[in-house]
Formats: sequence, C-alpha cells, structure tokens
Amino acid sequence: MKMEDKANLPRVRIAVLGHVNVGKSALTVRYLTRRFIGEYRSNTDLLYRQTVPLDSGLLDVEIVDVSAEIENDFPIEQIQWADACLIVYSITDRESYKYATRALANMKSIQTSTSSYLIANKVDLDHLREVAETEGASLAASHGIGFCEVSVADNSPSLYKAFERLLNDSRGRPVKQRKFSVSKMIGTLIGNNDHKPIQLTQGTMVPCCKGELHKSRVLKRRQGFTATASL
Ligand SMILES: Nc1nc2c(ncn2[C@@H]2O[C@H](COP(=O)(O)OP(=O)(O)OP(=O)(O)O)[C@@H](O)[C@H]2O)c(=O)[nH]1
Repeated sequence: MKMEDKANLPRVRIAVLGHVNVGKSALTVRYLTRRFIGEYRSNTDLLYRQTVPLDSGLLDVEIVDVSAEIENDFPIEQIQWADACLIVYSITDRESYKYATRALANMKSIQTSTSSYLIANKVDLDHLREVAETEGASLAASHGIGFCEVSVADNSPSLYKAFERLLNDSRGRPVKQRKFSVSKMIGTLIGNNDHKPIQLTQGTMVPCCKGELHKSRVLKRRQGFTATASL
C-alpha cells in the first residue's frame, strides 16, 4: 500500500483498562499478533499502532495498554484520548471486578462519549472463579455495553469479536473532539529517544512517556518494561 493511502486510512483509538494482572497486555498482544505472551512485565503504559483488516476495510488502530500500577488511579486522560475503551477484569479476582465497576461508574460521571466493552478474562481458570458470569453480564447491562467472558490463554474467539465490535462502532462515529492535541501526544511518544518504537511484524509498540499529559502518573512509575517473548 502506498504511503499516502495509508495516511488516509480511518483511525480508531482504544484504551485497555483494568486492575493489575488481569491480562490487559496479554489480551492486546493476542489481538494484534494472535500470540500469547505468557510472562509479561510492564510498569508503564504501552502504545501499539497497527493497520488491521476489518470486513468494512482497512483501519489504523492505536491501542493504549494502560498500566494499573497505581491503585485507584482513574486514567482519565487515556479515556478522553480514546474513541473506545475495553475494561478488563479477571474472573479469578474479585478486586479486579470492583475496579471495573468503579471505572465504569467514573466514566459515566465524566459523561465521556467513548464507547465501551467489558471483558472478563481467565475463564480457563474456572476452578479459581470468584466472579460469576451473571455479575459481569449485569454490570455491563447496567451501563448498556457489551460483555463477554474469554480466555486469552485459550484464544477465545469472543475476544476478537469484542475488538471488532468496538472498532466498527467507533469507526462509524464522528471524530471525537479532544481537549488536548492528540498529534502532540503521539509525537511525544513516537519521538522520545529513550523509548524508540519497537517494530512488530505489522505494527509498532511504544512504551509511553506521556510528559505533561500524565506527569503525576508517570513520575510515580518506574519506566521501562521487559517482555520475555519477542513480539
Ligand atoms: N490462565 C490464564 N492466565 C492469563 C490469561 N491472560 C493473562 N494471563 C496471565 O496473567 C498474568 C498477567 O497478564 P498481563 O497481560 O501482564 O496482565 P496486565 O493486566 O497487563 O498486568 P499489569 O501490567 O500488571 O497491569 C500473566 O502471567 C499472564 O500470563 C488467561 O486467559 N488465562
């Protein structure tokens, strides 16, 4: 594809939110690469960019995998940046369900136009289940959003359907009015010499250093990440 054609592709931005250890990184990498990264450690937000084929055509997708290192920190800037949010919890961790409940309530209170989807991960660990499927379904229903239970480890097809539904819904929406310069944010991420983009097979991943945008979060956070499997 020519560069100018690529530059004209519609773009959708997704923020992946959730409590620590629920599988946000594994889920994002699974969607983009179809691979499962078993041991993954990240102390900072990660931005992924990739062109994905949908039935409706090619789409430029940017996904922020939001670090949940700081408890109860509501990532408002990432949500305002995004066109859509995936809120993830683990069926084996009730705290993560509570986190998702708070996140959805906070999103409602700021009346964001961001569309959302709730994902319950780790259904392969049903013997360790702490959250019933009906609880996830009723939480999602109370916010009028989609819901599914998945196992990222087992490559559940529902995971891809959730992403595709969010992408298709967001693609059809008018361009979101943002309170800050998105191009500046992306420029900061991509242009930061300390955090060069990592080339994936089809896209890039950038450890996010959000500068002014997320100073309070980032300063408290240890920078850098390690991935024990190459993407
Ligand atoms: N059994 C099982 N383990 C999973 C699944 N998804 C992720 N994991 C594991 O859960 C752990 C946490 O996964 P991550 O993707 O790092 O989770 P995260 O939410 O990004 O974690 P933080 O970066 O700490 O917020 C890892 O050990 C994964 O291998 C799943 O579907 N089933």
